[in-house]
Amino acid sequence: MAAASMAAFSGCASPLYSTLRSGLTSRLAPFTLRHRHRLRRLRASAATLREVCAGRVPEHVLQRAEEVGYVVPTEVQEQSLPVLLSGQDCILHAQVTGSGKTLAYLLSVFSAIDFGRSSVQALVVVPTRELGMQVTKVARILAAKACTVMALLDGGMLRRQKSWVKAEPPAIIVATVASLCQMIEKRAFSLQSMRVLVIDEVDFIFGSSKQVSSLRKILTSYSAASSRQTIFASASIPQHNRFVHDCVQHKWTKTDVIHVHVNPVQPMPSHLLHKYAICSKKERLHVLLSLLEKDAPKSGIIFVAEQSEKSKKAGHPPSTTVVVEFLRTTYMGSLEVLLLEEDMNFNARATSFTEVKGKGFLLVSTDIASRGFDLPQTSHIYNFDLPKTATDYLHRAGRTGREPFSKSACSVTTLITEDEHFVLQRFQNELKFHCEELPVESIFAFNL
Ligand SMILES: Nc1ncnc2c1ncn2[C@@H]1O[C@H](COP(=O)(O)OP(=O)(O)OP(=O)(O)O)[C@@H](O)[C@H]1O
Repeated sequence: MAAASMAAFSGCASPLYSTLRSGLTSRLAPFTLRHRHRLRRLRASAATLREVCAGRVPEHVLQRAEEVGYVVPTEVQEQSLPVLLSGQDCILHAQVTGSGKTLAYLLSVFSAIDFGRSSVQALVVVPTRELGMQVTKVARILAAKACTVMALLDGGMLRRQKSWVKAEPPAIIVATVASLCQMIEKRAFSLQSMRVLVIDEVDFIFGSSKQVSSLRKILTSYSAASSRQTIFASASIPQHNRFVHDCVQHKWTKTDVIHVHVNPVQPMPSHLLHKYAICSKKERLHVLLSLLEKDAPKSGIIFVAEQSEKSKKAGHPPSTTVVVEFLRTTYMGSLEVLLLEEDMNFNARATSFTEVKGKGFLLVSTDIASRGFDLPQTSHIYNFDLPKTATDYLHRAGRTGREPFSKSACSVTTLITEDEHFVLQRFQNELKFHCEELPVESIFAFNL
């Protein structure tokens, strides 16, 4: 298999980069230490985003990118863009969240599409409506009306969109899996002219029993890997070597797919402070309230476990509702308490998401907000319930510290019972971060 891992690839306006761009990517596989040293030196000279994309991404897109503040590439962009812009299939695996994967794959999309053509040329598949809204917004900003970007998202007005997409096919579609398949099956449009297929949060979609079979169809039945560039993106791809193998085996990608693996050693953003407090389940709401008063976050997200089927059957309210109601009656700060969970209807979800964007908030949410949500004003994360896995911890924690070039401290605080301590310890070992204990007395003492 010719799939190559490129953990240490970087450097752009260089002869090596030109080689890449001219399509001779088979040279990438035998990456030597000498190359790495050379590339590290090149990186020190810090090419701008414009330099990295020169000749590949249209000038008007680069200009828009600069206008919105995308001038210097993040590490992920620096490492992945040479591969992406060469048209190579790519597994964009940036172990740190908030590292700028969206811009990296969108620039690749803009480099591949023909702006004068009226057909669907790029498709970005996302797991949730909210992430879809975000990606669409960034794509529209960069496109600046030079091409159409359509969002086909769960809860959208699919019937009306079906007529639009038929009358005037957009160049770029951002879609959730179910809505997309519905439209394709109704023959609203075809993917014959598709040049780029991006699957964002790929591990999440493959892990979702509701989405996985449709995703397989998108990858192999509705279009062929040989006729498109395929890009998979995520901060977490468990068993990534196996995944690279599967991509080739199942023809999701071409055989020379490149695995760009950034920050394999340090998955957690380095400027996050991790803390935990041990308390009983009964004390948890009061500890949370005291923490909010002590921390005075700019904005915060409080992650709560999804309600179990057993609890639903027993007629109990979901924990999200309990936390929201408690905070709405006791929290005296200036932030607005908002709720976001999967079971809410799409209008209510849209309202919460839009409100969150505008002002200071305390968003109480299930893991639905843990993937891809980009709310840079989030200074604090609270795990009211311990996440189920280390990967879930990584994605929840990654909702803060999302300004790539800012090192301002952001914090993640997890509330656990005595019995859960070893689980948190396991997450720390797996993700290689340190979590400091915050004695509950010190939290309560602050409010005396
Ligand atoms: N080159 C850049 N310069 C400045 N800001 C950037 C740049 N690239 C991305 N950003 C900003 O960084 C933030 C995080 O980017 P993005 O949402 O793409 O991260 P991500 O890698 O997809 O994260 P996650 O894995 O958590 O979904 C966004 O607010 C984005 O606007």
